[in-house]
Amino acid sequence: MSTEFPHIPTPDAATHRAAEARHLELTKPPGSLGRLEELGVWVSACQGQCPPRPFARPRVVLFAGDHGITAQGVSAFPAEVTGQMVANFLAGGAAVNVMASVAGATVRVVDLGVDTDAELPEHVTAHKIRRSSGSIDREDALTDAEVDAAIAAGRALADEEVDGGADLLIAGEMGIGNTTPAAVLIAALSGSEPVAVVGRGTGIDDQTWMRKATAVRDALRRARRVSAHPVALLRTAGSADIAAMAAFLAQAAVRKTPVLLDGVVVGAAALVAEELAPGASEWWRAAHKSVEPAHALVLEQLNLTPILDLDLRLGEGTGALAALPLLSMATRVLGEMSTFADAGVSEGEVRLPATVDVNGRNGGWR
Ligand SMILES: O=C(O)c1ccc[n+]([C@@H]2O[C@H](COP(=O)([O-])O)[C@@H](O)[C@H]2O)c1
Ligand SMILES: Cc1cc2nc[nH]c2cc1C
Repeated sequence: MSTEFPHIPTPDAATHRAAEARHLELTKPPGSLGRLEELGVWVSACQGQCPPRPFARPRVVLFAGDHGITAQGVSAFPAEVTGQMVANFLAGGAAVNVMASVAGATVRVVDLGVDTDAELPEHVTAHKIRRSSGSIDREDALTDAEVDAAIAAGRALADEEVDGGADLLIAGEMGIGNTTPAAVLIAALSGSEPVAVVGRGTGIDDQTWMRKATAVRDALRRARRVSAHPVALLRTAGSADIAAMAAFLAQAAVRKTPVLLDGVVVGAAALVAEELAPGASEWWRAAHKSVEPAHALVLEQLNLTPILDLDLRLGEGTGALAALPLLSMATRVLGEMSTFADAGVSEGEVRLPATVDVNGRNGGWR
């Protein structure tokens, strides 16, 4: 499979209009469910169906991989935690497992680049590219062949999930050190300086932060040369897991499947995905705003308003899972509420011109 993505269609405009019109018929003052209304309208437009169907198979794909930059001392945790957490995901003991269960989603764990000797099941390693990645402050993360294979893996994963019935996709990730390549990718694509993108990750102290800032500075010097070329950027400053995630997010759009985005690492992959497949972001909503400073740059650049702001910084898809019940509610409200006519409720006299935003917002949001 090539690294070229086809033209990305937009969610269906006629269905979008029908869903907005339906909201006006439902037994509530127009606009009174605030941003939940737009979320339901978006799901409807993605499905090309009004009223929208409730999600039948929300799915988390957890992209796991290690990062050579951890050798420079950029994380609060040792790299072996990535493989240990993969075992925890498979045993059902991680936050993502509990939160997915509460939200009605299922979880698939995929090892793209975990640096472990542990024997993992074939269904976990089937898309494995390599162990860890190059230390991006001094060498490329991946070879040309590896980045192409990682992109093919991400596309195949999205195809497999959509073909398997997934109607809402979430990319989660696990990888000690991965907030460093995420910061570099975001800085390269937003034209930001290292200090604006280097955060505390897993909870690093000031000395570790200084080492991380140096690593980001050096990696960014290498990354800026290729920032106009998304595949080369992933090869230079990404990793197998981030490259696969970017392709997964782009392919979800190709397959007209809505996506809830998680935190800063998924955000970095999303920024690259929008370069790989312009317009893909129309198929995504930002579930939350991570405490990592670079995440705000992602949301601004993609023009996405986060649903939640809960000071999360875990990853694993947990922020997306926290927002999933709200997205499900937004979908079912639009599908299942009674209309004024059906319920025999009198309509009011709210006749606002389309340009007036009764909720006091300035312009549209998504
Ligand atoms: O999703 C986020 O915004 C987020 C913010 C900080 C840390 N993380 C998670 O923490 C790990 C990376 O942190 P670090 O400090 O090792 O680079 C990785 O497994 C991520 O899933 C995730
Ligand atoms: C324990 C642990 C769990 C995680 N899940 C995602 N990133 C993580 C980082 C650590 C350190």
